[in-house]
Amino acid sequence: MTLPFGARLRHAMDERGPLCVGIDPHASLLADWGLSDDVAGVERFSRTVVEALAERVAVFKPQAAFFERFGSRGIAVLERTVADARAAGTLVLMDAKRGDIGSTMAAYAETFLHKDAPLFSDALTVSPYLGYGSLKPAVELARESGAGLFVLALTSNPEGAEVQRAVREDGRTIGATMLSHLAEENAGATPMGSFGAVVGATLGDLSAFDLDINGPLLAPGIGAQGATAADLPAVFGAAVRNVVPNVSRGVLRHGPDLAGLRDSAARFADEIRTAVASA
Ligand SMILES: O=C(O)c1cc(=O)[nH]c(=O)n1[C@@H]1O[C@H](COP(=O)(O)O)[C@@H](O)[C@H]1O
Repeated sequence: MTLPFGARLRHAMDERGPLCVGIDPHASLLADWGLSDDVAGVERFSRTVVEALAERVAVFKPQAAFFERFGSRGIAVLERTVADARAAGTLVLMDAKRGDIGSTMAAYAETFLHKDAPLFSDALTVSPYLGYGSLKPAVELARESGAGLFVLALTSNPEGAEVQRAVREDGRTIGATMLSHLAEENAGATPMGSFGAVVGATLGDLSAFDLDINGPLLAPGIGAQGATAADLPAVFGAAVRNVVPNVSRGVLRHGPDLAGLRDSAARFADEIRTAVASA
């Protein structure tokens, strides 16, 4: 019986530190690495990241769009990337940001969260902006498969505020409402629940929000988007111990050299460890 995602993630964070490295084969990074902007380039790029960092980081987050742009052959590379990373013992958070009416959401859930699906991943990013309840099929299948979800709550981009900070009739913001749905989902789970929130590291003081959801907080925005590991305690307060900081370009720009990628990930991991310990 597979342990629930929250328990597996906590174990990985304790063993390896919480850093999540993105696998984001941007065309510009492929060029910087001397690779072609085609499916072969994406495959070499992804294999290199997995070879350099599997067994060192807790989580990989492949960004599906960079694979999907090459159609079925790109998706085949994504399947192999997920399989290679999981075989090496690294958790895979598929960043596909799915969200749709419930009946269609069920098909997205089958795609990424059904044990037998070719793209089965340990967790999936989802968008709740068709209403949190529309995610129910994904929540149910994740529970059945021992997988997790990361729900977009307060995203790292400045445009997110117009939706996420909008105030409802009951006085709560939309972002706070998503966090409270997740707290309900994770109630009673130990060591933590499997239903995480995405909360940008770029957002400054979030003390107005209750981040105590008994689940992981994926924090993108460190590196290329300007946030640093040292910002984490001020942004997340006491919840910093549940933060899974994501770095994509900040690490990836040090490839294709394996040692370059490893040194960069180790530097971010050290900075994160120091920041969390100081909180
Ligand atoms: O869900 C995400 O991963 C995500 C949410 C968010 O609010 N902001 C955000 O940047 N991301 C993703 O996190 C990664 C950040 O990449 P870098 O800016 O290169 O570190 C990209 O794959 C984004 O799609």
